[in-house]
Amino acid sequence: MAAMDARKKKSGGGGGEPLLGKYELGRMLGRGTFAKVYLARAVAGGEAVAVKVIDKAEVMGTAGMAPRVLREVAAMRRLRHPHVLRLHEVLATRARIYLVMELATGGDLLSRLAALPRRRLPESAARRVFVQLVDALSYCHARGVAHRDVKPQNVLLDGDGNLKVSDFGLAALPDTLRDDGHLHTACGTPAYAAPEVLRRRAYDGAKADAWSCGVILFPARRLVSRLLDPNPDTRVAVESLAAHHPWFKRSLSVDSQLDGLLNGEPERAVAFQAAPPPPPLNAFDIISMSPGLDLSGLFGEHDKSLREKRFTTTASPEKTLEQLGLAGGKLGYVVVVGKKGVECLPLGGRLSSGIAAMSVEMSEVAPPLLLVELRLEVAAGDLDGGDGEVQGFGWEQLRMELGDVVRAWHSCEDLCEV
Ligand SMILES: Nc1ncnc2c1ncn2[C@@H]1O[C@H](COP(=O)(O)OP(=O)(O)OP(=O)(O)O)[C@@H](O)[C@H]1O
Repeated sequence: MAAMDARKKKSGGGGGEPLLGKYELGRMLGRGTFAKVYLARAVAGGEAVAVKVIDKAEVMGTAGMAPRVLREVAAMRRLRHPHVLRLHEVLATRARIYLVMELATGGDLLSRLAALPRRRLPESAARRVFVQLVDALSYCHARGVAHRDVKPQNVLLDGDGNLKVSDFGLAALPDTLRDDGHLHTACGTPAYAAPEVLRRRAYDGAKADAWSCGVILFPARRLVSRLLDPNPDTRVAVESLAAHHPWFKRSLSVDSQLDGLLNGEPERAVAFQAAPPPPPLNAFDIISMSPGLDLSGLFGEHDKSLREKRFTTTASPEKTLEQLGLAGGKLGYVVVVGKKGVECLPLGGRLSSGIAAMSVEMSEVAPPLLLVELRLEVAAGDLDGGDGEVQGFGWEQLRMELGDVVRAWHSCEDLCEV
């Protein structure tokens, strides 16, 4: 990091001393309207990172900027995906905010396109970019986050040419939805914004992202026309592209795609092969975002859905537990907060033959959305591990008793409503 030291500046880029004793800042990577982004490395070692330095006074003095910074942090901290720029840490001093982010050394897609002949990627490279973009956005949408400013400037590339969606300053989070379930704030970049956004109508943020994807995508005319459908109701969702569209079914060898993307070489003859569908998003993805939860040692795949149920709720944890307690009155258990955490213990005997208790775990997904995980604990000494017994538990009755507290039930395998 000697080169970094030589380039340090006093203005937010560090002044000889490591930033808050933790990061040594190096050269400036780029600058946005209110921020400068520096190459950095943790004093403790590890991979180089990017640190976005935001001047608090400038942000506070400009209408709409403070919420934008907060939104960027709120969105990024709940997203963890290989194609979404990772936010490692947020630091602050009296004058500045520092977002410590994953480093994307490949620059942004716009600059990459600008350097290419006719400002176009070869189809193979474009497919790779697009597959990764759709993968990232599907992930965001599944977590209730719509980006709302999808454009090549906000698509960064790492050193291997892999895409990293960045700049979530305009993102819509689940709590941005009005009672009608739609967004109402017109935002984004006009050239990439969907007609319903520009017309200031109520809109679905995920569908607005799909339009922006259509603008980014140059080849594959039919697919583009399905994305650039002015009617958001018939416009294809990015989520369904990866699974169903033939353009996505063809996957290229990684090497050829990388070469194409990084060097902008003319498309070469490559072997196409069927790509396996992306693994379905499941509740474990959400739970794993919750720090401190060890997912190892959970149940085998075959009986998960019988032993575990999950639901999301916007009720408070207290209200949720109260409702679980009321349901217990009918199902014959009491809710107990003990050393093992929250458990539903049978009033007499077992919850059902072979089941000793039901544990309750709650994790905040996106305020006020909670993910509640209910897990049947097999009674000690049950030699078959309780497999034969869990079916006896009254999930259906519990579902009815919990009623409105539940926003949606989620199976172990996916996040569909049941
Ligand atoms: N994680 C990163 N790794 C590498 N370079 C980055 C990273 N984040 C940002 N940059 C560079 O810094 C520039 C400024 O980033 P920033 O997110 O502030 O800006 P922006 O989105 O272009 O600006 P605006 O404030 O206008 O939205 C980017 O264009 C990019 O070149």
